[in-house]
Amino acid sequence: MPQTTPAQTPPADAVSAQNTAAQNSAEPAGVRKIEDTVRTDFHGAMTYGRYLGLDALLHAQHPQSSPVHHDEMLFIIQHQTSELWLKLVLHELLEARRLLDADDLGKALKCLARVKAIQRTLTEQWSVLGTLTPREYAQFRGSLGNSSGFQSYQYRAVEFVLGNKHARMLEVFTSEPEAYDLLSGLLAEPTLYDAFLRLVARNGYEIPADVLDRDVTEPWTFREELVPVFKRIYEEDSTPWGLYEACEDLVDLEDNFQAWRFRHLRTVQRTIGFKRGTGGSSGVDFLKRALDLTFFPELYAVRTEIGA
Ligand code: HEM
Ligand SMILES: N[C@@H](CC(=O)c1ccccc1NC=O)C(=O)O
Repeated sequence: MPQTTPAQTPPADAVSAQNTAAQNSAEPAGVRKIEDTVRTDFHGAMTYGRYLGLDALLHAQHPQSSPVHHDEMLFIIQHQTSELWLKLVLHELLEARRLLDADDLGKALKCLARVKAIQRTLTEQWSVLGTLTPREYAQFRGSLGNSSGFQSYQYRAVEFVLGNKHARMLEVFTSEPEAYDLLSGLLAEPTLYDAFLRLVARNGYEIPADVLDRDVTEPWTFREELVPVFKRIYEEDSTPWGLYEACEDLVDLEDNFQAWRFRHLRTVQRTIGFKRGTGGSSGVDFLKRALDLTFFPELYAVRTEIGA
């Protein structure tokens, strides 16, 4: 004989509380009453959708495959969300640079903390694209033509602000005036690291003059003379805490950037193997070489010099 469990009887005070709630509500049990003060008529008023521009945002997904491949939506949204976060990364990095110029180190560090959190989100987001199988991608890859992430101007802008300047990258954007103007502007401006080193100099540390007035259109290259400066910052008890923290934030920023590059590389490898990229590069091999790029080499070199 199967055992039957006797029905649980709720305590009397719980029953009466439920009855009272039901009497006060016009909604059936299990339905949350919309409170009378909640506004529901939004003709001519600011709304959630209008404030956020959802009309444009949610109608900006245009799969190119025909018939439309189910998984192309994932591919598009993964890129669009990445671009939105990159927009905020750039916004925060430029503000951090402005605050460093204004000697407001504390507020600059706040911006960098936000950038670091976004980078972690961007890197974790690769796990969503990791659900796209090689075959699924192959089924709509042909619809992408020669488009490629290599043409992401916001990614390039972030690289420029962090010091990986590359004038020839502008060639990719001659047909996109907004992107071209942004990148040519950033190419000619000091990087976040330039702004930081100038602040360090204003704090009394010896930074060579030709570092401070270098040609900022050039990519950053290793400067040996900065290593002892960072050694002092790391080792002296008298170092202003903000300077030490800023150095560590820059290291975090570079580590996070490399983690993103690595996840991209591994996602590409598991999805297209060693095929050439749609943008024309060798693919995985080309992306591997990006892992050799470094933004703040002296902040890594100083580790070799630090003793007990
Ligand atoms: C299945 C997904 C993906 C594949 C197979 C892929 C593949 C590639 C390849 C082969 C390249 C080298 C350039 C080329 O020849 O096309 C590249 C570059 C790039 N991709 Fe992707 N990618 C994928 C997803 C993404 C996503 C989601 C983003 C996010 C924005 C992205 C951003 C970039 C960027 C910024 C570059 C330039 C990197 C550099 O210059 O070092 N990719 N991708
Ligand atoms: N380069 C990729 C294509 C690709 O991933 C892509 C194409 C259009 C828009 C964004 C892309 N993402 C990153 O490169 C490929 O070779 O499959």
